[in-house]
Amino acid sequence: MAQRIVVSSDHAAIELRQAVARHAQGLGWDVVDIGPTSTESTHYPVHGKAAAEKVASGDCDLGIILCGTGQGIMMAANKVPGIRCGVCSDTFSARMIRAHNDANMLSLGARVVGEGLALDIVEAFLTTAFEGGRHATRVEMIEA
Ligand SMILES: O=C(CO)[C@H](O)[C@H](O)COP(=O)(O)O
Repeated sequence: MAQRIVVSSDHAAIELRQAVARHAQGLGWDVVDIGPTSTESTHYPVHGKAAAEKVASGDCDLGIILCGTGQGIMMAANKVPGIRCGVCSDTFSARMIRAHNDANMLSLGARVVGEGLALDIVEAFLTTAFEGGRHATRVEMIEA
């Protein structure tokens, strides 16, 4: 069965979110896009929390969230227990937040990265596994 990913954003990242959703689908993921669909101004904490709850509940395996910088929506998502979300503007960090931090959410800034780089970041995030070992001890410390 394909793994499920939730995507969400605020108004600043609607188009990039849709491109991210298509890219994840192309990589074989079931994508749950919880919007919003309108470019009307909205509040990123609402969308970060909603996506994070889908991951924390186990309904989705991973999540990708976006706002203008990726920072505010990441802060909101990380308030939900069990969520480890990092903002990435490069592919190395996207690989490392999976390999070393077992991040279950990625945040992107639509006003920071262009679509080509954003999709490479998404691919790095979705195709890298957690390495465990010494990193598992540290992730357990975060959770504690
Ligand atoms: O990046 C963000 C939060 O970190 C938001 O997308 C940004 O603050 C929205 O700004 P505006 O209301 O001016 O479009």
